[in-house]
Amino acid sequence: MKVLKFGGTSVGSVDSIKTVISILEENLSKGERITVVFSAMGGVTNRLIEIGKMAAAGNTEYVEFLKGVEERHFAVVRGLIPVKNQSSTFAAVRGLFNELEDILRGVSWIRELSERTLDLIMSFGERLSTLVITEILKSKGVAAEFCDARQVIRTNASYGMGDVNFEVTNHLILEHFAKSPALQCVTGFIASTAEGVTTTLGRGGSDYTASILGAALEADSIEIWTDVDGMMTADPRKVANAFTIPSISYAEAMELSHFGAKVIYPPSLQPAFAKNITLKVLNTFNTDFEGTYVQKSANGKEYVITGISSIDEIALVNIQGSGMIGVAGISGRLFTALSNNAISVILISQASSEHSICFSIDPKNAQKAIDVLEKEFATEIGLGHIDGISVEKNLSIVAIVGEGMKKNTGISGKLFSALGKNGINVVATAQGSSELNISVVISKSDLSKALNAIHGVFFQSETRSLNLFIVGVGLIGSTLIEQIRNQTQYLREEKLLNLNIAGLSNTKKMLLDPDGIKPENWRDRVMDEGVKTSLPAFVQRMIELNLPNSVFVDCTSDKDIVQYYHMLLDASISVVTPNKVANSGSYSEYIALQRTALQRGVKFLYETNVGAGLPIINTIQGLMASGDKFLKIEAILSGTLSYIFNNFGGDKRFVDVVKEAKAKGFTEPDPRDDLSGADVGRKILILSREVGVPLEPEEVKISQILPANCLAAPTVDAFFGELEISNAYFADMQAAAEAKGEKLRYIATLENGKATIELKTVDASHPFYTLSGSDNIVSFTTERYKDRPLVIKGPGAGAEVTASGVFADIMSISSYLG
Ligand SMILES: NC(=O)C1=CN([C@@H]2O[C@H](COP(=O)(O)OP(=O)(O)OC[C@H]3O[C@@H](n4cnc5c(N)ncnc54)[C@H](O)[C@@H]3O)[C@@H](O)[C@H]2O)C=CC1
Ligand SMILES: N[C@@H](CC=O)C(=O)O
Ligand code: NA
Repeated sequence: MKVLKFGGTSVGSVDSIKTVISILEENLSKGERITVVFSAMGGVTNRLIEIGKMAAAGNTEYVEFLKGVEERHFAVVRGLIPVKNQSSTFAAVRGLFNELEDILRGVSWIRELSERTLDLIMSFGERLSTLVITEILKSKGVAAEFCDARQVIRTNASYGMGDVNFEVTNHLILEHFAKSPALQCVTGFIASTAEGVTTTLGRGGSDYTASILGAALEADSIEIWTDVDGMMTADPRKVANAFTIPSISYAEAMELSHFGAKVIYPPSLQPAFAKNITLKVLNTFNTDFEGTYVQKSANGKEYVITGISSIDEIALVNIQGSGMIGVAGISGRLFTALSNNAISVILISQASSEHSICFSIDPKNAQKAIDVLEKEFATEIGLGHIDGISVEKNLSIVAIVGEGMKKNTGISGKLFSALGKNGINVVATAQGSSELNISVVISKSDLSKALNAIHGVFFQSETRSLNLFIVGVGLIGSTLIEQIRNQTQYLREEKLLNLNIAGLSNTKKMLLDPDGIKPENWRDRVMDEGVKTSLPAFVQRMIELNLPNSVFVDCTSDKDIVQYYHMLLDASISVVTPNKVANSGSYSEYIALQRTALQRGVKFLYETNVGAGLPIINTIQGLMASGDKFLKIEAILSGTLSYIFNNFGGDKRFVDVVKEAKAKGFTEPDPRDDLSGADVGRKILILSREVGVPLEPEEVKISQILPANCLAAPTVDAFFGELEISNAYFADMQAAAEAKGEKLRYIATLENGKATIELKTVDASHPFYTLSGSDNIVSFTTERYKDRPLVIKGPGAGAEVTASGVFADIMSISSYLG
């Protein structure tokens, strides 16, 4: 024997009722013994309440609203009952509306709507839907019978939420079912008192009806048919990756009942739980889907937690004072006072110092709670034993729930680290010794971010997301997006990682979209949907969006962007950049960024500042962290100059090789930065700082390779013009080196705390002699690498290698965020 309950959306339209009928027919064809409970058509209950209130206010427009409700039922009759059988059903429906119209007329005359009358008005919703569906079944030859639950479910006279008298109810149900062999179509939500006055069952109403029936009839299972795929791991409106929980225990279902998306209201299922009846939550609109099984104990658990629950809006009340320490009875009085005033407490936390107790409540009770407690503890407050009572609002609760947490270590660690790494402050926390639930109170503005971050770390086998905000889509930026595009499938399948480009900006337009900008069509989207670029607005919007695992990727050479790094790191957003500007400004600026990132527990990564994708900065950081000491750095750090000196000569003029380097994407946006030595100067400065030498920019000694006329060129075009006319100058330089059998190399050195950059010639015995293309080479002499230096060599400029270095930094953040 099985009880099926169909919710409002399941019986909300002609099409959905058709599906309901086919679900019932399938059960009957299998010879299942079933009982069915129906809710009112979706939206009807709320409409009836509204109509009742309008009538009580003397607003006669309710008549029109009522017509609308009637028409919805008529449409179902017309759509699903053969014409020859329609008239009797129309008459029955009309009969109910006549009755309802009389009641509403009465309400409108006396201008009063009591809870008792409202229950009666609401009861029409279920009576109408159930009546119509019963008639549809009958017209299809099913032996169906309308069962008005008011005949079998008894409550007291607590209108709006009747208290069920189970002894009488169970007896009435058994009696009724014993004498009625036909398929019973039962009205959900409604009941009556012993005197026959209509009542309703309150929250979870029709589920409660199904549960009461199932328990009384000792059903094998109860199926709750709704419009979602069962109970989800988190509120799917807030967590896009939430998925259906296949199996959940009664206790877990209870803990998850605070869900924003209220699929079922477990307290109302208590009668079924008490009889160990299996509950299935199924989707009328996706009948093939397995849904969620709710049982005494869940089986086949894949994850340590079962789900994440949240309450959007709570207030936290704090009461503290030295007079509370070691004094028995304070909490007793506190909670008694609250309970006497019907203030329900959601979460309680008290530190073992007993100096304070805090608890959370519905914010609408906040002022009342303060008044009640100030009165209760007036004496203690007067004597200074209690400092006072404070309240904090705009807070939310997030709770992880699951029986798998019992005696399993590391779970709260994982929870708090996910919050910490996303910069989410925990205001209060509570875990009961049942170990079924760990709750944290956080700022409401962090709720969605927290839910997503927590969901990501606990449901590992689902894909996690990193939200990227990329500013500057020139050569490196656009190559990075192309690389992301090519790796999307691999990362998703092999690394369970989704790189979501949530923001893009070029100098003209910017677009932020938390749902993601696809690497396939970003150009069109930024062009079509983008708004005028404003870096402050971009950063502000990013902080407001507050997405978990956010990363800002600066692919510009913007000189003023560093101020935003501070804001971002401060907001716990990691920064990845090939832009050298921030790290090559003042030393105090450099240190401040490092500190902020460290304090906020986020990453500031810039491997591509030196040697593009070559692992130079990471190598230094590894050696420094493990205690090595740097004695000397010797390096070729300009891909552009390397390329020029490797290719210039013979027929090729200097200016043409510079143009080639620019075309190949080796140069800075402004190639004068490369040829003037400024770029190498920034790089050796950054390396100095990384090895613990706190140099300022002006302390780097740069010797020029350019003649004065080139250096003075006011624009890039003029610069190329000057290079043309200076060809002899460079040709002579090159010829002199060649005559000695040597090569020109622009070498940066850091030794004894001094950084210098010089153009040198090296012979074939020198390790820097054999370079080609845009090769960089770095030689580290350290205490550990003293006799033979550690050498890193390879292409040190270019779109692909630089973008892949930026990509690698992004990936290292993804593994850090876990
Ligand atoms: N090209 C290379 O081999 C390497 C480049 N880098 C660095 O990578 C960065 C980017 O270089 P490329 O892509 O080659 O230069 P690029 O000039 O091709 O791209 C930079 C882009 O950023 C845009 N931009 C500048 N300021 C902006 C702002 N405030 N908002 C939005 N967009 C802005 C520019 O319009 C341009 O499209 C530079 O900082 C460079 O030093 C680092 C290592 C190697
Ligand atoms: N313009 C730079 C690019 C890398 O930082 C270079 O030529 O090395
Ligand atoms: Na590098």
